[in-house]
Amino acid sequence: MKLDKIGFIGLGLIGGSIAMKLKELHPNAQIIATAHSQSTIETAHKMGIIENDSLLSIDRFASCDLIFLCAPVEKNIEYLTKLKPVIQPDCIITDVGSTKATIHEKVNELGLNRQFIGGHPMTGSEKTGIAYANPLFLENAYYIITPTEQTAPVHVQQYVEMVRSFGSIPLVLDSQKHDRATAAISHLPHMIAFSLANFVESIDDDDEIMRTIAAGSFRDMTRVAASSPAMWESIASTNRSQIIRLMDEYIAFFNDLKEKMVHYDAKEITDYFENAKNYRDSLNLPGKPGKSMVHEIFLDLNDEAGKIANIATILAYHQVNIKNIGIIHNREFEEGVLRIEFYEEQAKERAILLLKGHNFVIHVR
Ligand SMILES: NC(=O)C1=CN([C@@H]2O[C@H](COP(=O)(O)OP(=O)(O)OC[C@H]3O[C@@H](n4cnc5c(N)ncnc54)[C@H](O)[C@@H]3O)[C@@H](O)[C@H]2O)C=CC1
Ligand SMILES: O=C(O)C(=O)Cc1ccc(O)cc1
Repeated sequence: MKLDKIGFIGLGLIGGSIAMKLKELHPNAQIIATAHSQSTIETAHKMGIIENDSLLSIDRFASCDLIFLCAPVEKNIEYLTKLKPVIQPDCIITDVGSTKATIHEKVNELGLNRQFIGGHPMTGSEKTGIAYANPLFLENAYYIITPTEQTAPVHVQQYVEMVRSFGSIPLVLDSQKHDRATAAISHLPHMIAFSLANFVESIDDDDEIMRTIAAGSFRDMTRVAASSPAMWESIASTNRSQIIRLMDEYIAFFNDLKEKMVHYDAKEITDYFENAKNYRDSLNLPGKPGKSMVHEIFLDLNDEAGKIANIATILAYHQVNIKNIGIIHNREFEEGVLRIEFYEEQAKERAILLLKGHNFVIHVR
């Protein structure tokens, strides 16, 4: 798989993050992109990520070695039809869409099986657009790869290596298994968040007391309800049956909890919460593949100007070298969390002591 010329169709949070990482890893590669709006392309061009400074027609992707489809899922699917008559026989098309079975069906229908490898980085956030793109998103995240039955094994291997070079953890799955798993750990939680946000809005008083005092748990539970409606409509539409099936199961499960509340047995309720706590805590246990290679900490950051410079100065003064530093807008913590990565575990431990000494709140996963 050559990487001399790489094309992006859609260049927002995810496409932008991957393009930035590829530019960092392959500074001589020619990267071109098109998107929905001219301003996205201008921004990416000014950032030095892509060659072109205006929107491109599809024929401009003819000589690409690799094309990333990074628009909402159904748009990605539409682009397959447009790309088929344009691309070279050795071009590989990949995507980053959150659902996989529907795009694989289209690939099959168009006879593009040899040239398609599905991809899904299990990272990101509720934010949209290139302004929030950050190659750090890819680090240490699972990156699911869904080859077709006709993808050449050598291409799968090269794709796996590329994903590793992003700092991500490759995981090869078939598209059906992917959609079942992501329906449970991503699509259902988003449905719950959308409905919870709408539910509380619908029962709030005229003086909006609930909206006013909404804090911790409500904000945590509904963070992803702030995600792009267009992107999520496309995900809902292309994994509808799996999501509906899980919604049915979940409603029954939730009803079961309601029954426990009606009959109320303190021990039974405590056990229920205990089991949930144990499962949630287990998500953070160390020893995930690749995890031990990354020496990172996360800090709560408020909006105070100069905080990052302050942290960098403390560490530099004590000769603790930083490998990577950046704001991360995703899953685990609420807002404006700073991620700092170190070259070795010792440096990380020393940084924790130093920064705690300066009253910073540190999180370690
Ligand atoms: N947001 C997230 O955390 C994650 C999203 N994904 C998937 O990545 C894909 C992109 O999502 P984000 O980057 O978050 O969205 P985004 O909204 O930040 O970016 C979408 C990009 O697609 C472009 N676009 C929209 N319609 C287009 C069209 N007709 N032609 C060309 N470009 C078009 C937009 O201009 C924008 O550049 C989606 O398929 C989504 O399912 C995958 C993993 C995580
Ligand atoms: O913001 C979050 O917590 C997310 O869950 C982001 C996300 C959205 C869509 C995906 O397919 C994968 C990850």
